[in-house]
Amino acid sequence: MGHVQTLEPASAPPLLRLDRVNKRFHLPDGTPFHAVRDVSLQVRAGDIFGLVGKSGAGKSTLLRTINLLERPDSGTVTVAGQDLTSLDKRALRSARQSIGMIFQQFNLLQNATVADNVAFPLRLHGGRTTAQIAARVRECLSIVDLTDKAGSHPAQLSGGQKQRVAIARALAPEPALLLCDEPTSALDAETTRSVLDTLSHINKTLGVTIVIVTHELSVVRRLCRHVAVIEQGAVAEQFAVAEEAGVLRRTVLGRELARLAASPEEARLLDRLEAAVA
Ligand SMILES: Nc1ncnc2c1ncn2[C@@H]1O[C@H](COP(=O)(O)OP(=O)(O)OP(=O)(O)O)[C@@H](O)[C@H]1O
Repeated sequence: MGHVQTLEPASAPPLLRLDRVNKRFHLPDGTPFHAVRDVSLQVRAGDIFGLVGKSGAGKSTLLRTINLLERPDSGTVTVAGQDLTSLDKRALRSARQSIGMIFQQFNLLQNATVADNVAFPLRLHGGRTTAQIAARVRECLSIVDLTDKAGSHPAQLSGGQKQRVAIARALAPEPALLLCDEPTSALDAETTRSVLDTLSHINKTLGVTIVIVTHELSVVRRLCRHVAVIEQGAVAEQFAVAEEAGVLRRTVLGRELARLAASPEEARLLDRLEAAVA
């Protein structure tokens, strides 16, 4: 058995399921633009699932349909067995607590402390006492290793620290699913590694399922277990990547070396992914 597998049907129901999702925009001149085309995907609980593709392929739009930041024109989005597209506003607000999101530009509140940034979603949704909120904030800052920065403001932090605050904020309501939109694109290589290690840590220790949009092959190599290639708004191909010895990790040794060592199917996967993000 090689390291590249086709996606086998899941035995348990998937945590996330997209069925024939479509999204069109209207360009300024009124022309319709089909940004997400008939996308069906399943992501299992505990997975780290990458959406890769070229700029403008529709990755971010697709990611944003998952929490209905972009409401699909048609199709369904099911998270933990609940069809989000069928919910009214109030029920959707509540369902969204189980879906966290982080962004390329962090989107922190500049005038609030790190602790207040992390507390923000908890205060917004209500239902917790001040003491419970403070305890959860401490817990989340400890998970991302920023306990000592609780009283700092975002401007006093490095890019990697800002993204880890954003991760703590996304984790605060205890989501089952974390959506990541190019979370390391604004970071240098070393900081990227620390943010990816944090994401890997919360996946392993808390079981949080991750869907991550990226155009960086290094992110796929380091983090993802499944990958979908998005082209012109549609899923062109999906891959499963085997564990530690997987083909993507092996390419860290260098592309040519990996290609020589690779089986034909591994080489094909490398070609596809490199072409997809180039
Ligand atoms: N609100 C909008 N109105 C009109 N067109 C939009 C809107 N949002 C996105 N688009 C278009 O949809 C297409 C897909 O955009 P999207 O941001 O999803 O792509 P992407 O693959 O994430 O690209 P990138 O990596 O550059 O962010 C682009 O052509 C974009 O211009």
